[in-house]
Amino acid sequence: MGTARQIVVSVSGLTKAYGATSVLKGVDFSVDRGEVHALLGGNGAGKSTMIRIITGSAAKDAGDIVFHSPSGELRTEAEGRRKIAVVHQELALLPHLTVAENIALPYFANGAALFNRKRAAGQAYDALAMIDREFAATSLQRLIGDLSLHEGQMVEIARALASGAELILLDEPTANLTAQETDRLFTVLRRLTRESGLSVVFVSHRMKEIRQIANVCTIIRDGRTVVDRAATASLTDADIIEKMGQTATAHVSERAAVPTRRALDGEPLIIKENGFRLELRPGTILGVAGAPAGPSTLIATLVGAARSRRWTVSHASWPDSFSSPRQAARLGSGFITGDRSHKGILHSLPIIDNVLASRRVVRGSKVTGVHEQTECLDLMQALKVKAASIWNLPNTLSGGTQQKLLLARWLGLPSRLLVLEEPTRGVDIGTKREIYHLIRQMAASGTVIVWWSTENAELLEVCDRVMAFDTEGRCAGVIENEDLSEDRLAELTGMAA
Ligand SMILES: Nc1ncnc2c1ncn2[C@@H]1O[C@H](COP(=O)(O)OP(=O)(O)OP(=O)(O)O)[C@@H](O)[C@H]1O
Repeated sequence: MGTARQIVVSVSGLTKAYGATSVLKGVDFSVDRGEVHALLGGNGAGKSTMIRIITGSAAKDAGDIVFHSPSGELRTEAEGRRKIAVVHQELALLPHLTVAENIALPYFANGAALFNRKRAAGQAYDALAMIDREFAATSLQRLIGDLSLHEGQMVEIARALASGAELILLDEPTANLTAQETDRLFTVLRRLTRESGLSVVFVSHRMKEIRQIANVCTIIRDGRTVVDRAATASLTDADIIEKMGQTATAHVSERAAVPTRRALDGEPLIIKENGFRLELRPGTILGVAGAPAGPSTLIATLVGAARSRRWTVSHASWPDSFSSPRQAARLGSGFITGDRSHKGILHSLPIIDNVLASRRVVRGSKVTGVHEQTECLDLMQALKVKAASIWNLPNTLSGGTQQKLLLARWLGLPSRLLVLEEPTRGVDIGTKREIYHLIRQMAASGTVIVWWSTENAELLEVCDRVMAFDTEGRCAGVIENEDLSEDRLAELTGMAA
């Protein structure tokens, strides 16, 4: 009560336009020492743009950014930025360097003269062990290029934690983390904010996590600050959704709006592993939960990318195994990768090619016809993708909007199976509801959906059955009906908090 604020950074009247598109229209934002501050807003609201400007990777048009030292003294922008670490939505690691070398990078950036291999390895171990001791013990000398997306995410977070930064900006950091890793990350953040006065800005669309970790929040809507430093506890979920301007979409009531779930006729898909057999009738939505090691081997088989024969998937009209992802797609097995940046988005091709990629593979077409432009616009409209032109590159879209491009690829494309890895990654609350609805509609038309997610609440909301993998990558069981609960999932995946 009445204690003076210790401001780390304050932003006022920030504006930014890309060409004719005005993205930030006068944003105010400030962060205090030792707080976890949730930065909230719908897809395309301007959160990442503001973060890029604060960290110096994009230039502002107008407005002020003021940094303070712990003693309250003013810092230059350059000095202030040296005390910031950022974890972007897309990983920023150097693939040809090792884990330890990547974690050491901020030391070079801050002017350290010599690279001391032993010291760097020690620091990298300490940082990684905060989140996963076993990974820390086995991975320091591995090349980043050999890591999975999930492992890369842990390295990126560890690098920020180890960088000695006074302010850490985390843009959707938990998207690829399991529930247990997220818990550990939150424990570390709470400790560092309490003990060393670290400040954290946390961008997320996961309401549960926001409430778990952030005591303060700011909401940006359409490039303007609509809530400035409110106590998170003082706002209900409905308040937050309303301030973000998503009331209409967030209330698409799944149960009411979704076609009635019923068993559909038709040949089932059969998934098998040594001694395990699961029959999936048309229209089933199967959730897959657990650390990625297990689900990834199953998913590779379902989409024609398997290197091992551990799993088989069979259907009356399919061969014993797919020879390639192209064959799988043509035979009706669709896939949305969780690795948006490396395996999903085609960065050098325009939005239209990104939206129509699967259709072209399935149909075997290569050239853009006029009818495709209409098709692309229809798909974008169905997912409310706003873009100045379908000929723009995808990097002119926000992260959540890029995710919608991946979803658009399979929307309305008749398929027997659709495999989804974390399909709502980075997608805002209103759009998530719409995506759940669209996926249910696809299931109602007979598609089997296999949905891997690290957000157990999402699996429980959408799926008929959930297949759980334990931390060793083994299938630990399939649960359904009244057995479906967060506790049961945590127990089977070995991730009870
Ligand atoms: N390089 C660019 N050129 C043109 N427009 C851009 C560029 N970068 C971002 N934008 C636009 O700026 C707006 C804000 O994007 P930004 O990434 O900041 O949103 P966000 O709030 O972080 O969204 P999300 O939750 O989806 O990550 C979007 O409409 C986006 O299309």
